[in-house]
Amino acid sequence: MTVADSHLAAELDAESWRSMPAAQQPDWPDPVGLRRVVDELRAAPPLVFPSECDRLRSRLAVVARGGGFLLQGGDCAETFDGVSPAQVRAKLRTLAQMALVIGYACAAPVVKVGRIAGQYSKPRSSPTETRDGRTLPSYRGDSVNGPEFGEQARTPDPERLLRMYHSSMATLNVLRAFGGGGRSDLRRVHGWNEEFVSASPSGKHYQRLWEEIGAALGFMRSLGAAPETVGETEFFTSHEALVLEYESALTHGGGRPGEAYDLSGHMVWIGERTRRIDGAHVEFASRIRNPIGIKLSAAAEPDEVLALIDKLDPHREPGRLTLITRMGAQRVRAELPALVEKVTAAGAPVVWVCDPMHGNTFEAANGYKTRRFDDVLDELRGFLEVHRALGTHPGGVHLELTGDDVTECLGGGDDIGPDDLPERYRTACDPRLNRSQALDLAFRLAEMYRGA
Ligand SMILES: O=C[C@H](O)[C@H](O)COP(=O)(O)O
Ligand SMILES: C=C(OP(=O)(O)O)C(=O)O
Ligand SMILES: [Mn+2]
Repeated sequence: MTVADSHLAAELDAESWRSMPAAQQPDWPDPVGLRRVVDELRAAPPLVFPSECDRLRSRLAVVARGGGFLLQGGDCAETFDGVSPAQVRAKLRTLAQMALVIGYACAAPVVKVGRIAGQYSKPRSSPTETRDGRTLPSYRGDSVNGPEFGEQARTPDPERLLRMYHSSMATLNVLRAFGGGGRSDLRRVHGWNEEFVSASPSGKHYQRLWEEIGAALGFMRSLGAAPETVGETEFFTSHEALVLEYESALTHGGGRPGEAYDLSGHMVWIGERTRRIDGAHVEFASRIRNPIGIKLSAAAEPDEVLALIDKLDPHREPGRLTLITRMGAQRVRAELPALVEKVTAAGAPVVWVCDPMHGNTFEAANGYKTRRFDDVLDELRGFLEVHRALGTHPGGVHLELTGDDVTECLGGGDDIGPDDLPERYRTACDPRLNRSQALDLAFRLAEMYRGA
């Protein structure tokens, strides 16, 4: 077989999901239009490259072995309107600032992965939404339909998949530029943290830690041994692999013979609502070489998770699988231990990550979907306690956050209350930590790591 033949064979193999039930897919009313778009995407250049996915897998392997930390974060749902250089840079800046603080506290490399450049599709609790007696399809993310409550906006439009591709490409361009050429070197990032420490009400509490980090950076520089202080910052991309027509159109043979990669992003994850062992999403993920995440709620049975591990990581390869638990502050201490014990006993070298957002969502009395900053912190604390007690590595956090000053989550340094939510509630789906809440969380996490 030639190399081209073997790549084609891998691509065909990655189509096996088509014979399985696929949850949460849009009802495309125009199958011919969809076909045309998929063909166009299939012929388009990849957004990322197999070697980059492999590099992320090797970085995550270090985390799986206990020698690093994964910081994964970004919007719940990216929007086409949100693809401005300023907004993208604000997110990356926030991630870089958080990574510096967390990395200092863990004394280990922080792998930075955005929910970015592809996070445009949303699974929903209900396929329809009813307002004033009128029922329409739910908003499923900008990749599928529009958020406005109208017949036309809510009709799935395959042309949107092309916009998703182009928006992801534009975002990646900003990301690659931001990561290179010293734009995010650590001295600069440390300077941005000073703004938070001196200006935010909660920041003042972290003055000492901030000074320590500054001293450490000065020391590193004096040794002349710190390429990251002047050079490149490595950012990776990730999103939920939800709309399978899109993901599979961007899946290509690559790497070694017979291997396929989903080149729409470096890492993809399978959501809580689509992780059925015999479902199309798991089947699709089993045929690609990218690092894979799986979201797990408190309802996840350990045996179910073991079956997912067997299917997605039969060779027990460190860095391949990241288990993202999102159990809720109320349940994490009771439900996580059994899961961690069983997975560990099965010899699976997974990265354990805490998503302290999705198990703590509720509707405020004024109708806004929100989360309490204190619940988010409490779930994180519970996650660390459980892993410490079991001697396993709490490998990372997965957050919904933005670099902007939104009012979507309650509490934090500015003590956002329910009445403040309407002020700047901008999310297209779930409530995100704003910039100051995200930095606050990074400093708190650093304190927790250091046992303060
Ligand atoms: O981001 C996660 C889910 O898509 C979201 O929480 C679902 O929201 P819904 O319950 O409003 O459909
Ligand atoms: C849909 C999401 O999460 P989950 O699958 O955990 O509900 C999400 O991360 O936005
Ligand atoms: Mn979400």
